[in-house]
Amino acid sequence: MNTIVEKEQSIPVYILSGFLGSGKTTLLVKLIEHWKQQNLRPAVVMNELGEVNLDGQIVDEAVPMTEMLGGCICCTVRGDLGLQLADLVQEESPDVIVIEATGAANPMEILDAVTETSLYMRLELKSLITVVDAAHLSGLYSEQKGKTFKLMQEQIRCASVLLLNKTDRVQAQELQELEQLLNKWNGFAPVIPTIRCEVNMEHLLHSGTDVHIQQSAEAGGASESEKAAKSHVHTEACHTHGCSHNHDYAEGHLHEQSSKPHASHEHVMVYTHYFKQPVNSEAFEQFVAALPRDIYRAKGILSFSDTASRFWFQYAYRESDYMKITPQGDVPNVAVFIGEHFDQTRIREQLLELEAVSITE
Ligand SMILES: Nc1nc2c(ncn2[C@@H]2O[C@H](COP(=O)(O)OP(=O)(O)OP(=O)(O)O)[C@@H](O)[C@H]2O)c(=O)[nH]1
Repeated sequence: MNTIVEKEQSIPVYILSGFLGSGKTTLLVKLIEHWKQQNLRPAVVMNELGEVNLDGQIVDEAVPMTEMLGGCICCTVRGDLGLQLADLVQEESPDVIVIEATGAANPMEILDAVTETSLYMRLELKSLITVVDAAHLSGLYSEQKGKTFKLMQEQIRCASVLLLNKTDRVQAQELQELEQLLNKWNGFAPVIPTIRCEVNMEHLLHSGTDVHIQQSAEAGGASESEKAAKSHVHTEACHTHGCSHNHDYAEGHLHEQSSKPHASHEHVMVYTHYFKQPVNSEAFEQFVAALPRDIYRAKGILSFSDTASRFWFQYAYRESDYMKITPQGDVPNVAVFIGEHFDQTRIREQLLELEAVSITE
């Protein structure tokens, strides 16, 4: 009897947003552990700009995962999200669903897609968690310009809860200023400072109820003040990216939909390199350390010519990280580079050169 009641309840959905490399996958792995400890069955929708789902490699193999690759969920693959959610629910009957957006996504679009789907499926959007890279935001804020800065600001404004992550990379005074800045940009979302997304998960999952208000409003249960609060959050968010859509959450209607891509991240480009040869680890590290500033994110799985193990490599806002990995399944040696209008040919040539050198080693 209990089981039937549970199945009829809505499945909670969490959206993870945040700029490229801010710590979304780090948080996702921790959330999954948390739910598993509670004997809950999570499912994941993962969206990657590149052609390969590298992040999927570090998520527990047993967790059902839908991959949406080669485009950003909020534009090119947006229409698919509803279908993916429907499939996941039907095939896996999860207790909870997490959607990890690409770091270039505008979360408002994902929020739209989820709420649309929840009109005909038992899904309940619980919160939109935006993970912020403290050091990166601090750097961009001091420059006060650029499309990346604007996109990061949009992601912050849309959040119902904010994880101010990578606080190990900023000074105490800077951290305080960043907290104030987040409060200024989004007065509704609680701000939780973290290192490696280390947070009390129950606290996080119950923080930020603005998105939830929208659901109550649809059910007709929200007070006028709650409706006003929700529409305020939404209106502000839309203004920041010049959104031409007219969504009215307080009334529970989506008046207009458009598949028009947003200008906010059209500037983001991706280069995926498939290695034909293993490269020298030190030469590769030097190459990564010298990556141009306009590449802000890179990740990959590599075999080096001088190491026995394979490595999971990451680069985010000038910090790189190498971790031994035994990939699940047949994974090629591949690296993905994401940035703004960078010279893809140059990156390709440099990597081919590294491959050529390692042959003659
Ligand atoms: N110094 C520092 N590094 C961190 C912290 N949290 C995560 N990282 C590192 O930052 C890098 C990016 O973390 P991810 O969790 O993969 O970031 P992401 O937001 O999922 O990245 P995309 O999916 O590419 O958008 C990894 O090398 C992490 O180990 C932190 O608090 N401090």
